[in-house]
Amino acid sequence: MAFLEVEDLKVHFPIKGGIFGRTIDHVRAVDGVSLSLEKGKTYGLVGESGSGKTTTGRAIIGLEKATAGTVTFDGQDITNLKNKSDVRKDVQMIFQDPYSSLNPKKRVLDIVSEPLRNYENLTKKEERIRVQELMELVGLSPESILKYPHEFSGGQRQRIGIARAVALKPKLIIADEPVSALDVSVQAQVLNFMQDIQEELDLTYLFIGHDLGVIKHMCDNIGIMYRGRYVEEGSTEEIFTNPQHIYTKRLVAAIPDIDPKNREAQRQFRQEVKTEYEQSFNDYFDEEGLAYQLQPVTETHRVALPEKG
Ligand SMILES: Nc1ncnc2c1ncn2[C@@H]1O[C@H](COP(=O)(O)OP(=O)(O)OP(=O)(O)O)[C@@H](O)[C@H]1O
Repeated sequence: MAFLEVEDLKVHFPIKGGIFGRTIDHVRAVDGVSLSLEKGKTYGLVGESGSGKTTTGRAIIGLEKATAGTVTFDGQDITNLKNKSDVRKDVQMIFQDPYSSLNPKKRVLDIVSEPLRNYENLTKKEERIRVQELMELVGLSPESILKYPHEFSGGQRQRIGIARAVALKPKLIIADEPVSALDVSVQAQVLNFMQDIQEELDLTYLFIGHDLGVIKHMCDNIGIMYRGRYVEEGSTEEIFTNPQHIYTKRLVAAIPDIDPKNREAQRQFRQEVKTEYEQSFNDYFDEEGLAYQLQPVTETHRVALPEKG
């Protein structure tokens, strides 16, 4: 069994709404996702906005209740665990927006030591030393522990978010679009840094993103999501050299290739993909299924549904 094994995960949210003339009572945010992630590797979840990536990550860590399916982590079934504290220590999340995920009223010392306070019984002095060490690990000065989030750049703030995530020496990190809110010039720095600490701290990553260029750089395997389901899964090499599903082909075709030698081949590939898309895309998705995966204008509730018998 792999380090993280997700089997047929479903997360359905109750809603009241209508679409295509149907009345629906739930949205299938995640509708049958399975994945295996080996220790020390990086698995990418890709898809457009609303495809269910974040909900998948949140359900794995227990922030969202699974309607059906199982999540096994390090040999332990962690699906809908009542006592989440063990998992929370070993599985941490890095969030998309370093601007909003750090409390602006708190100093870095308090932000980064929060998980330590929840799980470890350290004296104030030990805590301070640990946070200073973590600052050094993420390439910030030990003195920066007394500053507030607004005193840092976007890339530095994401480093603080990473310091908080690794404070308890987790085994798995779910990184939810960790660089999409950053300038392109800073993205590469943060990604390379994440790769460096992956080795140093023996981390396994579930990396959520919509930018295939970033995913290619980071991941060993990739699952492509579309409206709550996988359309394709494979090694990064397979997905990029031989995409099968038209949706994947569109994503791959949209990556700019700056090498002038490839320009003509890329133009041709784009044209082929466009034609195939126009001819066949709707064949892949039936209206009945889609009605539950699109997000209509509705009233929503933040509780996941148990699966109907
Ligand atoms: N608590 C909730 N109640 C109702 N619907 C929800 C809830 N959370 C998510 N959804 C819906 O589930 C679907 C999947 O959302 P999710 O955030 O997982 O997608 P995503 O692929 O991560 O998108 P993004 O890239 O924009 O973050 C969307 O249609 C979303 O509106």
